[in-house]
Parts: sequence; C-alpha cells; structure tokens
Amino acid sequence: MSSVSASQNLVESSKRAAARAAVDRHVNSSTKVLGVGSGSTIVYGFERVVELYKEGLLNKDLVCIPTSFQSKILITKAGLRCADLDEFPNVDITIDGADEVDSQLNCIKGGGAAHLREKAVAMVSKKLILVADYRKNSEYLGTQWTSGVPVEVIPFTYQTVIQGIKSLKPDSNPLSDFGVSGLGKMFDLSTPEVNLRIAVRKAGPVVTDNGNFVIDAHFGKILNPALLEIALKKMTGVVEVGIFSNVAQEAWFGNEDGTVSVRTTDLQNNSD
Ligand SMILES: O=C(CO)[C@H](O)[C@H](O)COP(=O)(O)O
Repeated sequence: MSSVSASQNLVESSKRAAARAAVDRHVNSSTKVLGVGSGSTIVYGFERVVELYKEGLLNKDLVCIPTSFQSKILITKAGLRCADLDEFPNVDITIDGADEVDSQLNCIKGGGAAHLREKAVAMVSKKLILVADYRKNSEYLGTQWTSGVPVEVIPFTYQTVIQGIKSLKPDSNPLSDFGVSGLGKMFDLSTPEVNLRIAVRKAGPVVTDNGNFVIDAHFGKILNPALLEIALKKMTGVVEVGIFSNVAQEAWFGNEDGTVSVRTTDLQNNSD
C-alpha cells in the first residue's frame, strides 16, 4: 500500500471510530428527534444509527432531521423517517462533523457548504455532538483548517461582503455601537484574505442548498471566535457564518493510534 493510501485509510478509520463511538454513547431508545449532520464523517455515524435501529435498539418512531441534501438522501435511502424543522422545531440531539474544533469546543464548519442548515438544526438541539478525525483537533481555529471560514452570502452581495471582510482589522470591534470596548484582537492576520468558492465540476461559483454563494475568509489564527462570528454576521448579505462558538457540548476525535478522545464542556470529563 502506498503511504498516501495508508494515511487516507488512517483518516477514514479515525473518522469511523469517533462517529460510531459518539452514536453508541448518545443515540438510544429515548432519542425521538435526531439531527443528522453533513460531510464524510457523519456517514459512518449514520451507518451506526441505522444498525442500532435495525437491531430494535432505537425508538421505532425515530425522526431524523437532515442538515443538507446529502443527509436527506442518507436518511431516505435507509428508510428512516425524514422531516424538517417546520414539523419538528425541537431536536433531542444532533451529531455532526466539523472542519476544526478548538480547545473551547468552538468549531469551523461549512467545508461542505452546509453550515446554514447545520447551524439552524444545532441551535434548536438539546445537544450538539461533533465527530472528527485527529486532523480537526486544534487549539485555535484557523491553525489546522487553512481553507478559511465559510461565509454563506446572498449572491447579489458577494462583492460587497468580500470588501467588508477585507476591511476588518484584527482589533476591529463589532460591539463598539453598544459601548463595549477593550475586547482585544479577533484574529492575527493583518488583512483577511477572501475568495469566492468556485465549483469543481461546474463552471462558476458553488451554489448552496439554499441557492446562495460561499466566501472562504482567511484570518490566520482566530483569537476570539465569538466576536469574529458577530463581526461577520453583521454584514448585510451574510446569511450564515461557519464559526459555531459555544454551541457544541462534546467533540469526539478519532486518534492516529486508533483510540477515541472526548472533549467536553464539562472539563472534569475530558479525555484528551
Ligand atoms: O460542515 C460540514 C459541511 O458543511 C462538515 O460537517 C464538515 O465539513 C466536516 O466534513 P467531513 O466529515 O467530511 O470532514
């Protein structure tokens, strides 16, 4: 086996280990409404949900809420009940992947351009549990994941949002209108670098499940994710930002040695 495919296998097995372990811990017969995330890691987690369901270990009336077209297909192909937030606006638990998770459980999502629906589902979930391989485990956002913060925008505004993001400075203060000061630096790059995400097998930009564009914004090391999330969301035309600050309760990481670690908001129970 080439070293490239060996390392790819290691990544896949660590995704699978983390996702299955998180499902085994959190999805059970009392789960009635399950948020199903997007990306490649959640595929392993959802496979485990389907196994448990078929073994009769889950609620027979389990409802799954998709966070993207991709997860809708996963749910319907498995024959599980698929519904939307308009029918079930309260979710027991959501299991989802992440592009990077910091030491405080803030994360970047949207590598698959699904972060609007992912955040909408996460925000009404009693718990958001992240599942990821070891490459996503980070101290500061923007250090392991170097593809930028995904920002979903209304197409009409993409240039003005790009301009607005480029004009942010590390010490810009999105809360100055409220008389809040002394918040320090949000990020460490002197000028953010910003790109419109271009599709791979289609000419032109990526178009999200909601008909919008995605901008990837690079800030270097992100020192204050909550403040940067606010600064970006204030821009007219921004629909959602791929920074999830203070949303997740746990992150399960598959490690290179085959073990799984859990980072939780309850510091007593951290295993990493
Ligand atoms: O946020 C997401 C999609 O918008 C994904 O959850 C994130 O990109 C992680 O994907 P993967 O599990 O394939 O690494």
